[in-house]
Amino acid sequence: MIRFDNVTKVYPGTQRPALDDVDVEILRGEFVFLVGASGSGKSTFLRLILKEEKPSSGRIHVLGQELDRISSRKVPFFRRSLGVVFQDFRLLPNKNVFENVAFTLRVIGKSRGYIHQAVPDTLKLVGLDGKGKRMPHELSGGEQQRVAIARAIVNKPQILLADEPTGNLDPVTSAGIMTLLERINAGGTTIVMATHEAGIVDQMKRRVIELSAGEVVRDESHGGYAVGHGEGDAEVVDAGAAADAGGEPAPVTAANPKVTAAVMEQAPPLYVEPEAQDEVTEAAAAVTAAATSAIPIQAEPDPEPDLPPAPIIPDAEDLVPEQLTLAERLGLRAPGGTPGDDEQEVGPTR
Ligand SMILES: Nc1ncnc2c1ncn2[C@@H]1O[C@H](COP(=O)(O)OP(=O)(O)OP(=O)(O)O)[C@@H](O)[C@H]1O
Repeated sequence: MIRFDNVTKVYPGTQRPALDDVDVEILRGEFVFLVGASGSGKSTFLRLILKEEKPSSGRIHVLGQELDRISSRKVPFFRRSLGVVFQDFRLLPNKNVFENVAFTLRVIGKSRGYIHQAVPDTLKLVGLDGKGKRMPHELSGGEQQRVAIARAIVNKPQILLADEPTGNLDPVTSAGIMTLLERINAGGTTIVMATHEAGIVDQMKRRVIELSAGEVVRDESHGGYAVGHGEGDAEVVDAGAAADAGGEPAPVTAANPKVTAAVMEQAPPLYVEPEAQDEVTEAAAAVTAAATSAIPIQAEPDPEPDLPPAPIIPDAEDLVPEQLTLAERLGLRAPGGTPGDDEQEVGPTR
């Protein structure tokens, strides 16, 4: 699903690699925590998967495609299979909750009918049923992050990338957000999440990939935030890696261990299961489907015309991420727009 083959990334103007010879494979359906000290390369790892950055050497495969072979023109299509959630939510401040979530679908030209079905369904899943008309500034931080998650998953991506999604949230809300991410993962979405939250990682015991100075120093299937906090013995991939990179391998420590095990255990789920279908309803639906299958259905013209195709900019790959608009970072438009194209990116409004 995601494979890094000997990937090294050295940013222009720097000496030390942000990622150094990383060899990792992430399988479909996995929930992976990326941990490591600040500057160890976690965000770079995520940016490479998104094709926001190019590796200096090595190869990256995502969803069966080698990223180097995807042209700039096709990057937006590729990114439609990926959802992204950021620490600072990045909602559009002048649009209500419904429109923030619909944004993804409108940019890729989905019909009004589709949007009016998919957005409420997704808002319901993230526990925001009935809050579609609220503006971002009328929501708590946790609610804003749930809108951002709804926006990331409304297009049913196969992979969800989350860069410190609980970084701006209080402990209880952070734990609740994790219940939502677990639920999304249980639905089959592969999740890769960079975090400094020791409590979350220790409690969930999912796969942990630890980076130190750009190298993978630990890859544990049911790991904790630090060595020895998971189930069983940690597979320490390369304990001397950081030392080779120029310093002693400092064991990763929690920068802000705010989410305790008790908070994780007591966290109310921040999602709502779709209503279960009973057998009678399903049987009735099958009868209706069989009865109507012979009736030719006239395709209705889409009430909303398709949006114009994304602009194609030949050297857009060379743009740095900071210059990308929100739609571009979410992979909805080809790079090359101006920052005002989709209103501005914003951080938390509270
Ligand atoms: N655009 C850039 N240009 C130059 N150097 C960069 C750039 N982005 C990141 N770096 C450097 O690459 C290294 C890895 O950074 P990265 O942001 O991937 O770390 P991180 O583990 O995500 O850190 P944090 O936990 O603080 O978010 C750091 O030394 C950082 O200074």
